[in-house]
Amino acid sequence: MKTASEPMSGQSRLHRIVAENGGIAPARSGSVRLKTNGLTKRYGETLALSNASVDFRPGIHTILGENGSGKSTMLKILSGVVTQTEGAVLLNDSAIAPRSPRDMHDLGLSTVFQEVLIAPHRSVLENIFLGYDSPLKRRIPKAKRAPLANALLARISRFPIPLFATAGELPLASQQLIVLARAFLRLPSILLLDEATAALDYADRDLVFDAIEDYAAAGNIVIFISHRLEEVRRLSNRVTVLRSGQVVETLERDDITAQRLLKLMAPEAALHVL
Ligand SMILES: Nc1ncnc2c1ncn2[C@@H]1O[C@H](COP(=O)(O)OP(=O)(O)OP(=O)(O)O)[C@@H](O)[C@H]1O
Repeated sequence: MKTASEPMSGQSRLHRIVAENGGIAPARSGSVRLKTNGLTKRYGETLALSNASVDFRPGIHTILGENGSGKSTMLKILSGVVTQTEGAVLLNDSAIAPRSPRDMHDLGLSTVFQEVLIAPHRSVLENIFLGYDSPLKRRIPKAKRAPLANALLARISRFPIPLFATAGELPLASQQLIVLARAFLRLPSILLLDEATAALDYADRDLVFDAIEDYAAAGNIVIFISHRLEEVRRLSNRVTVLRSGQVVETLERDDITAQRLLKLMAPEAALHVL
């Protein structure tokens, strides 16, 4: 049986796909580290996140919690979409203060949000390269884009997705794969996935999980949010459980069981179920 192994340094298949198709793999220096120190976020009276400190290392790190426990808030802060009220985010031991998702891309972080963020009137190909070019230089020549996009999609989709179709006219599952391909294209050292496989069927989800596992094993951090315990147990090198905006505990892979997770997430409910 395949299990999530501890990450090793190396190249993922996605890195090879991008390199072999004329794309650019960002330069790396050593192993990536991401830390939150006492992150707090208030929305008026609501304390969405309270003094949350988490140490993320290469591998798949899941954030688990009931609805409203603060998972998306943490991910939005890490993505540069929302600014924390207090606390710090440290990337390789330096505090970062991103003002936009673009700043985050430049730092090597890419996010796939819960909402499938597609430009509905643009083609699949345009959607995959959306936001990829900096204003001053195009990084991949036009002629090389279609083969690269096809190769990325083939890694995560069982069926071909037509590159020149209008993205908004495709099924939601295809749109989710397009958004994932957009994130993979950037080869981020930190990939943030917020329920990013929710619209996929099991077979496609398996392909995406395989890509994610391989990507994390190559020394990248994948921060994964999911409600599904079986996914969490299969994929996670470690799990941080949030409850009412607070970090309850971080479990290492060998300590992850459905019972423990349930107990940490919702102790009252676990009393009735277990
Ligand atoms: N923009 C906002 N304005 C006001 N309150 C918010 C806002 N965003 C989140 N909240 C509140 O902050 C708390 C944490 O929400 P968050 O979305 O981070 O939880 P979550 O664990 O991701 O939940 P879900 O699983 O439902 O996505 C909730 O009480 C939520 O209602």
